[in-house]
Amino acid sequence: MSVVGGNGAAWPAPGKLNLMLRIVGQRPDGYHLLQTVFQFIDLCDWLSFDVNDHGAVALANPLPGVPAEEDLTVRAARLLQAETGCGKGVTISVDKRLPMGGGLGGGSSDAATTLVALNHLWGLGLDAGRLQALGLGLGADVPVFVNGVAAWAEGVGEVLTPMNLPEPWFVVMAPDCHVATGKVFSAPNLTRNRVPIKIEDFPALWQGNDCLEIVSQMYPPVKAALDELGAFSEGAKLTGTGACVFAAFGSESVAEEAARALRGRWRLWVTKGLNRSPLLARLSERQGLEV
Ligand SMILES: C[C@@](CO)(OP(=O)(O)O)[C@H](O)COP(=O)(O)OP(=O)(O)OC[C@H]1O[C@@H](n2ccc(N)nc2=O)[C@H](O)[C@@H]1O
Ligand SMILES: Nc1ncnc2c1ncn2[C@@H]1O[C@H](COP(=O)(O)OP(=O)(O)O)[C@@H](O)[C@H]1O
Repeated sequence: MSVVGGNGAAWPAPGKLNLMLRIVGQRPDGYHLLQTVFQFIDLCDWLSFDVNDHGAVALANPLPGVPAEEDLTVRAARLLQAETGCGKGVTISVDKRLPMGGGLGGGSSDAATTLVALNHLWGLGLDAGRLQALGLGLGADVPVFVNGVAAWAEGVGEVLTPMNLPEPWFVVMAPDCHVATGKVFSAPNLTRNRVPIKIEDFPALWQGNDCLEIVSQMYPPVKAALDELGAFSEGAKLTGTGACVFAAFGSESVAEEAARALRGRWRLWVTKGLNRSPLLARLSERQGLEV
């Protein structure tokens, strides 16, 4: 069975940028405690959901190198079934636009969009807080994508305070390498004991990323991307643990100008910063259509 909002009605899963990232400690289980600022970008994966009544969860087009059982969308759908006893199933298709393992959070965002969309399409009625708590079990970045609002984040990224940030145009570049998040967080010389700062200290007091030095040393293409983009903007930054780097520009045309000079040698996008995830608008639109 296909429901309204099934085939042909895609749901966005936007990327995110970490506008700063500070490591302020470690939990007993080894996970690092962060302070970070998340903003969404208008570069999105697009997900479609074809609901069925027999409970099977499947992928229409599995991602290369990711076994279906490990795909975060499949895991999110199964988690919802296990939590609620829902007997419905779904075939999920993902139009993948976000580079994988690039620090743009595509996997987490796909998981969040799956939680939000299936909660609606399966008629589960879970509230946003419950969905965020479920999402945290899939990845530290999932809650902010479920919440859908640019945020100051603490803990491992799950304690969220909404932020109203400028929404500049960004050039985002994906160096040709895959950064392993676990490898960065286990580097012996990573700074992991910064004094916590306050939300109002961003951006004046600190807008760095504590992973940048290690990642630049370990991955020369990231260093090269930072240097090249840095020539067009004062502050080229690393998002999360990378590999993507980004810089903010005052207008689309100035961002495009920088992009033109870099395109050809680098995989890159010109994309707008967003304080509100397009997922929220999609959900409201669906809810409006079905009342
Ligand atoms: C650093 C951030 C910032 O947004 O983003 P990305 O660069 O991955 O997008 C995230 O917190 C990434 O969180 P998450 O998505 O859960 O990371 P994973 O890839 O699952 O982490 C791989 C491994 O890194 C270590 N890890 C991860 C997050 C964290 N706060 N402390 C850690 O020590 C853990 O050993 C974990 O098993
Ligand atoms: N739907 C998915 N999209 C992307 N990656 C996924 C997905 N499901 C599982 N993964 C796994 O998660 C890893 C991290 O993905 P991604 O979120 O794109 O990177 P990052 O956390 O660096 O932003 C991928 O390398 C892949 O193995």
